[in-house]
Amino acid sequence: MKIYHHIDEFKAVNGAVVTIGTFDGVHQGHRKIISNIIELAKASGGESVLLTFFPHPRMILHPEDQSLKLITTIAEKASLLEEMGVDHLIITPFSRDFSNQSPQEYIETVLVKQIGTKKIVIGYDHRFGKDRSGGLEDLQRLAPVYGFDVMEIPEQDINEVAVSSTRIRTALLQSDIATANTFLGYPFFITGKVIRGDQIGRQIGYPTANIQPLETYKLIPGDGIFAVKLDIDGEQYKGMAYIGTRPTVNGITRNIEVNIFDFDREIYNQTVRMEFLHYIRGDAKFDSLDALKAQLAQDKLDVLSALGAN
Ligand SMILES: Cc1cc2nc3c(=O)[nH]c(=O)nc-3n(C[C@H](O)[C@H](O)[C@H](O)COP(=O)(O)O)c2cc1C
Ligand SMILES: Nc1ncnc2c1ncn2[C@@H]1O[C@H](COP(=O)(O)OP(=O)(O)O)[C@@H](O)[C@H]1O
Repeated sequence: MKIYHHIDEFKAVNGAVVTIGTFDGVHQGHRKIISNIIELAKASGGESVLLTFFPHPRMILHPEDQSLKLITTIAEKASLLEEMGVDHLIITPFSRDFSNQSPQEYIETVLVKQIGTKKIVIGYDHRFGKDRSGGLEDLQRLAPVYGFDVMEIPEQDINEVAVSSTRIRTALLQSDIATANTFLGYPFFITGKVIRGDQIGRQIGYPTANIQPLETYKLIPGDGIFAVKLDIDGEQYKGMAYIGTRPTVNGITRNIEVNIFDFDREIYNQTVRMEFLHYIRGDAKFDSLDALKAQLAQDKLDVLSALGAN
């Protein structure tokens, strides 16, 4: 998959089959639309093109506002789209120039000249151009003029997609990994860097790698203990993860930590990918580190049994 960080870097391709959207999470609903452009492109000997916008205007206008949280970072989204087999990913910022184009200008310059669109797969309610004044009707009107086809995704399908994005975020915030993973169609994951903690973990026999997500806008699940799988340097490990403020040790910060099974290596500053498979229990305050240690032994058994043989 080729990635372009601005629409201006893209050179029109032959038989472009295009879709446009945010696709946060690249979940089951998104996958239906995206598989459509991939299959249509294959069938017509063309190439699939996905146009997405990043950064979100709110991130540029209000960088201090940390309330916008996304299921996937832009890099995670790119890796999921690549796995699906998308040919071209255009990530373009919501600049003023871009959003000030009239619907006709946008269709002519962006879709036709810059992308070379032959077919566009688009939601019934997709809006574009200055003040969001353009829509499906403009695409349909100009399709014969510029020689492209429009395939509309009906309201019912769009509603399913919108509902599941919101439902995934809500489920994750409630530590409900099972629901989130069902909607996503793959296990939710965090890509993060291992940072130093208070070094208490190894004192109680359970070293925990503290994971710092690579982006501040990444949505972090609600508190609890989770069965996870990790990718460290291309190798797979199982582990038990903790998200919470560590009431037992009077922690202040909210940490993401993981004790990795059958592992004994210093991995500070390394980037790891951690997949969430099951929710095990809620956070708790223990009277002593010994009591916490006893619980950790039980957690390990519960995690191994939840992960089963695989
Ligand atoms: C599987 C797992 C479960 C945990 N459960 C709790 C808990 O219920 N309550 C709590 O206060 N801390 C819990 N912790 C966090 C420990 O308090 C934390 O790992 C310890 O303070 C070590 O911190 P450090 O990495 O900063 O040294 C848990 C950690 C793991 C890995
Ligand atoms: N099995 C393991 N699980 C997690 N981290 C491990 C493991 N073995 C070694 N480590 C290393 O030890 C560190 C965690 O030890 P810990 O005493 O909890 O320190 P810290 O408080 O800095 O996280 C990890 O960041 C990692 O580099």
